[in-house]
Amino acid sequence: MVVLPVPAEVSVILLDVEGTTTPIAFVKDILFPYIKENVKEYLQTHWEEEECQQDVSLLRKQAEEDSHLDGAVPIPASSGSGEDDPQRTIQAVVDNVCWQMALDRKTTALKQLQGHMWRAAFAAGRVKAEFFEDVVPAVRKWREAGMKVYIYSSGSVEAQKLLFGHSTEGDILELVDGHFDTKIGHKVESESYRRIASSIGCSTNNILFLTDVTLEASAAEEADVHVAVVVRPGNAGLTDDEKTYYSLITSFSELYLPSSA
Ligand SMILES: CSCCC(=O)C(=O)COP(=O)(O)O
Ligand SMILES: [Mg+2]
Repeated sequence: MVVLPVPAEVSVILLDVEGTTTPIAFVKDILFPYIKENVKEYLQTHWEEEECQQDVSLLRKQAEEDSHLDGAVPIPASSGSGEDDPQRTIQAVVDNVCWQMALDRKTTALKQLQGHMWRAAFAAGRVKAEFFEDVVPAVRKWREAGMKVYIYSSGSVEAQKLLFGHSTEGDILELVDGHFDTKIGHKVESESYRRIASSIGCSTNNILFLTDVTLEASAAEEADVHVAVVVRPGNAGLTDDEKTYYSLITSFSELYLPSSA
């Protein structure tokens, strides 16, 4: 078996979700279709609620920022007179969400709405999150060895908690010391990793980040974070250069903690 020693200075393991702890297929074939199939009905049912209106405001702000992009879908501003036709705005929000999802955008606005929509599905037991079988045993072992374990995903913190709280392995939220999402910054920007270290109260070189996306690994590395690229069934392929450059693991069990020997 391949073994990747964890540097002695590492005390925090930071985990990506999609493609790292959880199959991409679960996100693409179960979570995302749920949004596309239910977004219109969800907006119609919850339109008058404060949370839904906040989600729409954030999406509208994002749509304004995106207006220069090819194919961008605008969301009309509310006149504030209460005479707007909600069905027209709802359809614009639906079209905007579908456009963003077709591009797999990771905007905070999209991720916030998705998290709120998944809440009902997880709570009703209609969806259970899948984790690769090596994830839970490895995380338990790391924690026993004194490591802290944090999550950093483009999925909102609320969505992350739904996944870890309602998994096929049961409620595994207690295995996580904390969560970060795009509110701390985007995963392809090095500054996000500096902010995460500062929020945890450690140095960036105390962190080992596991992800399937080399652009994220590169940004983390630029901030002096240790990285390993996770190769899982269904993940995007890596170039030969990437395979040579990065430390690769196919299972969390391949990480070797000298302190736990
Ligand atoms: C954790 S919520 C569902 C996944 C999701 O919406 C997403 O964008 C996953 O991105 P990641 O950064 O975990 O690869
Ligand atoms: Mg990922």
